[in-house]
Amino acid sequence: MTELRVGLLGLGTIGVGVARILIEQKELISRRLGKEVRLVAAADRDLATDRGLDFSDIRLSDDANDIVTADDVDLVVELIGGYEPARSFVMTALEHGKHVVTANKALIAKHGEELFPVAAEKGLQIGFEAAVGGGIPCMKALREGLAANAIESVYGILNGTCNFILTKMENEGADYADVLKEAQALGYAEADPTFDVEGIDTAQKLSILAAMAFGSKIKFEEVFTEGISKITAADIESAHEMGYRIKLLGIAKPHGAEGEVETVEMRVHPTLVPLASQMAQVSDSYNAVQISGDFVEHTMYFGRGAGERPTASAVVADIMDIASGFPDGIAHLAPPMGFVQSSRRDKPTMPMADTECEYFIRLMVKDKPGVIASVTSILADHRISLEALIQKERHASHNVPIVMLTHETTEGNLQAAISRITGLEAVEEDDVLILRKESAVA
Ligand SMILES: NC(=O)C1=CN([C@@H]2O[C@H](COP(=O)(O)OP(=O)(O)OC[C@H]3O[C@@H](n4cnc5c(N)ncnc54)[C@H](OP(=O)(O)O)[C@@H]3O)[C@@H](O)[C@H]2O)C=CC1
Ligand SMILES: N[C@@H](CCO)C(=O)O
Repeated sequence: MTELRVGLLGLGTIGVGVARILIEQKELISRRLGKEVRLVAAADRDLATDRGLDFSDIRLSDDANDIVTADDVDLVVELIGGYEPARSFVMTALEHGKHVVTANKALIAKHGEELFPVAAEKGLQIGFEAAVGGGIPCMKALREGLAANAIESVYGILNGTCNFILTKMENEGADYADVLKEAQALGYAEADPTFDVEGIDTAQKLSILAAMAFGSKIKFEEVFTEGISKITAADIESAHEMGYRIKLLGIAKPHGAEGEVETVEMRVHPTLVPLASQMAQVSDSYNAVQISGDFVEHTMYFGRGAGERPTASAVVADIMDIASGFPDGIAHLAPPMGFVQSSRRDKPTMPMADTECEYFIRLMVKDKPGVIASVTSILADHRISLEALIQKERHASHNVPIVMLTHETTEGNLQAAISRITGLEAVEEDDVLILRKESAVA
């Protein structure tokens, strides 16, 4: 029986999950493929820790270079994470004629545009299903299942750690820092959890999804990015009172005349979604991706967005896809980014100031007459009309929280108004929260 030989880099949370599936589901995999997928070698800096798996038939090394250059490895699975040395290992693997599978969104977002052409030139595949949406096969759905559509929008809860934190803060009144520690202990968080809570991980995933959706280049550094670290339990409650739940969303939309993609809007921020929407029901470490196409209309994909088993499931699905065309060819697989490499275009990112939204604004103001009138008069100057305004109970500091919901305006206009408002003597300049609202989520 034909055999695909796999070399694994990294025996951490996901690496162990992948090894477990390749060992425990060996028979199922070969029955599905009519081929064998065999884990032949694995590398990690730490070979002393017992991973609870039988590695007696597998060559172990503390040097990943042994695997990426090995003659007996056909496919390298990169699960060490981060930019370097992951980029160098993957490049070396490609140069040595090996297919690559990775769950590393940081790597794909930052270096994908360098790696894909090398793979294409050598007739090799790079699989990265697990890099976005954990166990949800959303990349495959976008690349293959929706291939007949021009994509009109992508909305996603793309970070399991943040969704876990927001859910626990809302349902259990849990403290932000405690829940983050729990997410780390469960293996959801990145090695540096700032990537999760400050929205960077979501921006990396969104930039990959957007490029795949619109046939553009990956521009992760241009994604407008805000995380959840400033959200308080009181903000979650205020949003709820107004009929919304706060979710960290990645949002991507194409803009242009007559179906031409001229600019790409990409933003990541805590977002108010209607309580009755499906997106609002996505809790815990689950992710959801809503992709809308011109023929199919709305589609939605849901599942665990982080953790050993779901993520390893997506990694092994990529290995099996590549194995199914191995060794004769890979022509049956769509190109990794869903468009042939030569047809992918370098589209500018829409300036954030031009994007349009409805806004939730939370201010802390001094409890004295005329303050609310001054704030609303500035909003009126900028032609920003209010849908709701709530004055909350006075804090011990004698400051009063005010929460406002606006109708649609541009980000540039909103920011101009906010800078005048925070210049008012009665407004606490450093205690302002702006959230964006999306009613279009399913
Ligand atoms: N955890 C999750 O839920 C998900 C993770 N991912 C992605 O999967 C990848 C792996 O994540 P995860 O398993 O959680 O990470 P871990 O930190 O648990 O595992 C990484 C492993 O690689 C080892 N390693 C690091 N550098 C080297 C090196 N140069 N040579 C050999 N081994 C090395 C680490 O050793 P050491 O501990 O000594 O650093 C560690 O054992 C990341 O890109 C992550 O973003 C994607 C989806 C979900
Ligand atoms: N840290 C990431 C892992 C999955 O990509 C998350 O929490 O979503």
